[in-house]
Amino acid sequence: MVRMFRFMKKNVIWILIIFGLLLGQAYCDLSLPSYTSKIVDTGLQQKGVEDAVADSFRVETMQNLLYVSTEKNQKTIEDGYTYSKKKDMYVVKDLDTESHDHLNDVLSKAEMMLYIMEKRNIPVQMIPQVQMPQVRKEINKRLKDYPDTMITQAAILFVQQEYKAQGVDLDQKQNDYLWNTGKKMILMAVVAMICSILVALIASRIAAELGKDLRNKTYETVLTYSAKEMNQFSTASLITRSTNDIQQIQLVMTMIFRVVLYAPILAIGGIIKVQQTGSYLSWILIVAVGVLSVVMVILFGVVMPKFKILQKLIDSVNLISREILTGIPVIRAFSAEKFEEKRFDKANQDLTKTNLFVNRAMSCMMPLMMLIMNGISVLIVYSGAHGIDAGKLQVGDMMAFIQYAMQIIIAFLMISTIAIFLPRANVSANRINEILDTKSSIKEPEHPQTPEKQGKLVFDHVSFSYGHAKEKVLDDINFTAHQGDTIALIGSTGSGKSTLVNLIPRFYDVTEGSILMDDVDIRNIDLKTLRDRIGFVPQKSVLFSGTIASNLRFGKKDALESELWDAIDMAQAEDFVSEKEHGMDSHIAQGGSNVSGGQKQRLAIARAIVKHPEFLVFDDSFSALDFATDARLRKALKEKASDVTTIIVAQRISTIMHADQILVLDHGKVVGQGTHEQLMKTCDVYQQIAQSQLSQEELAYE
Ligand SMILES: Nc1ncnc2c1ncn2[C@@H]1O[C@H](COP(=O)(O)OP(=O)(O)OP(=O)(O)O)[C@@H](O)[C@H]1O
Repeated sequence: MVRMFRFMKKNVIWILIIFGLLLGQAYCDLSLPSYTSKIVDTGLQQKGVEDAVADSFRVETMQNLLYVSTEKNQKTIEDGYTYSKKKDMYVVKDLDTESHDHLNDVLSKAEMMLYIMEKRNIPVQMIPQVQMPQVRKEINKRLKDYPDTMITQAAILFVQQEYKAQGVDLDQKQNDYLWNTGKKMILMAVVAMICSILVALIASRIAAELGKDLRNKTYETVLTYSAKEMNQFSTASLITRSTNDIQQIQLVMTMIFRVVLYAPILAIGGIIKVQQTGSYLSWILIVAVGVLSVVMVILFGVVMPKFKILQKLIDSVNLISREILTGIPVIRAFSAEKFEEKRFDKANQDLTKTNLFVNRAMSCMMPLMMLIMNGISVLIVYSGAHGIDAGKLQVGDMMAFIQYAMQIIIAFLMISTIAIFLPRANVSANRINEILDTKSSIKEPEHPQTPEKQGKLVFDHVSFSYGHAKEKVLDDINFTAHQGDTIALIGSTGSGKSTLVNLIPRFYDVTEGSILMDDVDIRNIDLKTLRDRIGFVPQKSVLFSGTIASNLRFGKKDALESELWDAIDMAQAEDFVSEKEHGMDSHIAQGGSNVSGGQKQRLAIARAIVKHPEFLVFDDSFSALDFATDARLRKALKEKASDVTTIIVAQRISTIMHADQILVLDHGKVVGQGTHEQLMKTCDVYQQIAQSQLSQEELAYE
């Protein structure tokens, strides 16, 4: 999966922007619980009074505060306030955070002392100044046993009383505070939402682009494959890989940007925030994270191996459905519908079973996580309530703690959700990498040569075996074709005829010996040059969707219409092309399914001729032609393409009996080589084929 990031180098800036936006989103999301805490603690409980630093103190209150404070603290208080003649009060100065916090500490203690004295009806000024240090010492000693929150609360009650005495409308102050905090909360939520939307937009864009690049890259790679690699991966698997697998990677990439990057930021941020609120509850989080981890490890241990199997099963469903869909006519003809249905059903059932297992296991995850989440909430409320009772914690802080805990758990949930997809995407990424890493066994020459066109083809002791098979499919083949020659290959099925012609355009490379084109080993000729010189008509004619003209121009984009008609004429396809309503522009359906087998063969032959190649290779390309058409076609070839060296694979002797040289293949070996007349005299195999085939009727067309 990591390798997939290689394809995103060009999007580094966007990825950094995503990271920045996620930091922004996390900042906003994590600040929301502290606002909740402020609304509950300061807004509702403290009537909008934030701390001991009141906006103003009456002169008398200021005197009392100074009276109970040490000299050092008196200085701090005096530095923090300035006397306003207009109001006849001491007004707080604009302080930086540090000075404000220090002033808050100093005032908290002084206000707490005054608050206690007031409650006990002890007039402050009645205590002689000399006794003050002793009183302070006494109170400080007692305060040690009280938690900080108690001191703060007492100070806040003192400030509230002070405001009341000043005639400040506390309800209004409370409302203002609630509104202001609420507005900040809304702002944070909106910013978080905007960040999240932007991340989603950018992430989908990057992922879609990655999908596009991967599809292009796999497609490009597959196009370079030789027949060997095509055999290695089945077509169905290649299709699954370039659709379903890339889709998986794309999906997970979006999630990586939206979730995988975000979850740790949220979790770490949450942990930091938790430390700032009620760290004595942290053990609950450790328990939660531990339980979550155990649940996840067990679940993934069970499910993970199934993901690999799942992808393979998708492959096999694709394989079977492709085979069935392309073979429908044969299935019908053999009434094999029931059998094929069963075959598909089995593959489908296997896929469904594994899918169900994985999904069922995964669907347990959500309720389990919810259970853990709710259990944690209960635990926090239970322990938090004790803390509140003991004055160690405020209600708002506990609420914030619950929210932070939830955020941390949600971060885990996010990671666990992505963990469902990650292994699948990993399998998919490996399958894509497999394609990208597989290099064609047909290598371009390092120092390509471009031989002068002479129409000469030599097979020099050529042997060939497929893959790692020891058995030779072709064994020591030797022949030389000169310009304009027609070399024919005949032999029983499986004797190696198609294999032999497939070696000429280097669909496979010879295992032993060499093939020379115009006196240069074809492995030393640039592949494009080599294939440009050959007009290849495969055993199974393939046409592409488009028009007749677009198919004919496949090998020569700029072929003139007259050239196309010439080729059509030579391929004996003129009748049926001109009979069509749109002639050359008639539509050809996918795979050439709207023309007959013989018409398809003739168009495939015409396509090869349009190229004006140096060599024409017909791999059993006349099989669907009737005898008369076959004869006319060969006659036309002889007349109009007399300088083209032709290699013909055929089943019918009538097709090849006039060839300059006939090779009779049997089990990959040449068992007869010569002209028809020579072979009729010398080669048993040839004689047998000839006697079984040649009738007066066929010969009549020759
Ligand atoms: N892709 C392949 N992998 C492995 N073996 C193969 C492959 N293609 C063909 N063969 C084997 O090679 C041998 C020669 O096959 P080839 O298709 O060349 O015969 P052929 O003479 O053209 O037969 P036909 O007249 O039926 O087309 C056969 O035994 C076949 O099973």
